[in-house]
Amino acid sequence: MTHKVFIDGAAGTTGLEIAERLEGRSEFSLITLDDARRKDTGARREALNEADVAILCLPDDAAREAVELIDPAGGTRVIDASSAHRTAEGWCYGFPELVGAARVSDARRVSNPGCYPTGFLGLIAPLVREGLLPADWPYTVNAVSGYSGGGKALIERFEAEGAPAFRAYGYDLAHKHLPEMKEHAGLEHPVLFAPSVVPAYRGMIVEVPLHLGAMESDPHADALRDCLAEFYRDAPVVTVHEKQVVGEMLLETDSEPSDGLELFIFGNEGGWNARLVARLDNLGKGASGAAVQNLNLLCGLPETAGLKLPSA
Ligand SMILES: NC(=O)C1=CN([C@@H]2O[C@H](COP(=O)(O)OP(=O)(O)OC[C@H]3O[C@@H](n4cnc5c(N)ncnc54)[C@H](OP(=O)(O)O)[C@@H]3O)[C@@H](O)[C@H]2O)C=CC1
Ligand SMILES: CC(=O)N[C@@H](CCC(=O)OP(=O)(O)O)C(=O)O
Repeated sequence: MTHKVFIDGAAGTTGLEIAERLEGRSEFSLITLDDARRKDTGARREALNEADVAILCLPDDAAREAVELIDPAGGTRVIDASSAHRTAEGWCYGFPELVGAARVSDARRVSNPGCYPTGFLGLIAPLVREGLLPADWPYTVNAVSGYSGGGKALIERFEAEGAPAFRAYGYDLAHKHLPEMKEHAGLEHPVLFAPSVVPAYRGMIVEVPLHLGAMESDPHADALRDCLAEFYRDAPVVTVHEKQVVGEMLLETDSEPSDGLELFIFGNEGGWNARLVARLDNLGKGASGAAVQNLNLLCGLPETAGLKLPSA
């Protein structure tokens, strides 16, 4: 069976990488709109309703509009890469390792997680769920992203002459990723989030520093690592690294695309302080790779088909 897929926003950063991952996959046929019609509402309505799966790679408002263009009684299923529906009623949060692959497979509306939340939730959600970390802790997240994370506009800015060497942002303390981090980790308070961008095209490091010794549960860093290793034992996309000390954690300026999610727990000698670190490609598990993983699940195909994983 061939599944008809329409990528709305196919000319954008996320859309292009999804199409690249689907190249040569005979299970799918892509519905495409030429440049003159790709923003034409009528043409998009037709393509959206003809598709078995529509993947929305659009700004939030355009993604909401796309959903309205789809006949709810029709057969089109949706994967939304934008942040429009990540905490919305009736949408499945497309993080199969956390919500269960079966729930994604059965869903008609799937919201792809944000790139930073993928790192944060990958680390924190299982530990809160298993009771090792408190739900009412005031979590802090420090993160650095490659500039493709900001789509075409930020790519242009970082590839122009006089581009910044470093950009910290989010100083309104109201980043659009806060609601999904809180909700899908099951937290009582919004996290304090400090994102930044460096002149590397892709890649991101998301870090949660924790004073474990100040928690009532007083967990040891090694226990957190063991818990994550067990939680992700059968997850082909997630690697929980063994106990180690690294001198540094790097983002390369020209990394190859990767759809994996790497998790590290670094603890001090006594284990009462820890730095929980996720490393991923914002365009891989942070966007396009996650969309393809979810597409595979919706279509009843092997979860990692077409993904760029070290062992694949
Ligand atoms: N980049 C990343 O790492 C990640 C992105 N996302 C999310 O994915 C979505 C897409 O992001 P990204 O690919 O980076 O953004 P881009 O700006 O690179 O691409 C967005 C695309 O959508 C097109 N577009 C805008 N409005 C419409 C419309 N009304 N109808 C049809 N097409 C339209 C744009 O057209 P034009 O080319 O003319 O501007 C552009 O090609 C966003 O919601 C983003 O937040 C999620 C996770 C990570
Ligand atoms: C570097 C950069 O600008 N990143 C984007 C997030 C990219 C992403 O995850 O997209 P969603 O917002 O759709 O989740 C930002 O902080 O707004």
